[in-house]
Amino acid sequence: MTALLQTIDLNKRFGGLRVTNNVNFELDEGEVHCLIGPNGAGKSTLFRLFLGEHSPSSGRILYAGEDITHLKPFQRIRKGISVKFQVPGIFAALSVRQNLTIALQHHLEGASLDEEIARLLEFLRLTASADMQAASLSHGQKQWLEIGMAISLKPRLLLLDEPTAGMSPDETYETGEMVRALNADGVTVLAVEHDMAFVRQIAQRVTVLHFGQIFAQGTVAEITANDAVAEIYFGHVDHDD
Ligand SMILES: Nc1ncnc2c1ncn2[C@@H]1O[C@H](COP(=O)(O)OP(=O)(O)OP(=O)(O)O)[C@@H](O)[C@H]1O
Repeated sequence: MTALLQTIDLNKRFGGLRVTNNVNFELDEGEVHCLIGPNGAGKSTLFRLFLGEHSPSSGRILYAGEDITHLKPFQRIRKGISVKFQVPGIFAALSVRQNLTIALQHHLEGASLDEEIARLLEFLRLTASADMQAASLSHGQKQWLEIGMAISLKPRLLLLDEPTAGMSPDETYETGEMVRALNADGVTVLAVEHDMAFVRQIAQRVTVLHFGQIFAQGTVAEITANDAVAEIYFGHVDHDD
């Protein structure tokens, strides 16, 4: 497998605090990978390093074999990296359709624009809400519209920061199905996530961060069976048997 995203001895310090600590991480092309870890483990910081919103204190970031360590966020987006953050990135006063039109209008026009909007609305389970103001969507639907904005550029790598935060179990499941469909279409996905049912639904591999370091890595089954991982989350290990 070729690594689509790779970090080499990546470090980020805020003053005396080392938040990313010598991280050597590889994301394979074509996989869905989840990044988990206790609060403050450094997950969001790592995401911001990937996106170019933070510059590393030392180390390198490679994307498709190219050194992108010093590229600006917009340059990384042009290379096919797209992100959905937790903070709202939609135009609340506009309709769902208008939001998607804004995201797509630089690439498509006329009939092909209409066709792509219809396809995205269907994919996002938002066809019936197309002409509603984005502000009046449910929390989960807003998240879906944001996913729609993030995938409108047809990214090669999609970064999702807690995509299911605040969602109902049904919405979370539907989001998982969206991620699986995107991945089946060839999109590589890296998601920061707390909901282990969602992680189980989507992830082929999981990386656990702890104090800014890679603490464990493996399949969902390996990670959930790992006593040391349970220990850092709960401070103790519960065995049913
Ligand atoms: N801009 C900053 N300046 C100083 N400290 C920061 C900054 N950003 C993050 N930190 C610190 O870095 C540590 C890791 O934060 P980060 O948000 O990356 O963790 P996280 O794993 O995403 O946590 P959570 O699960 O709570 O979102 C925390 O101690 C945080 O206070």
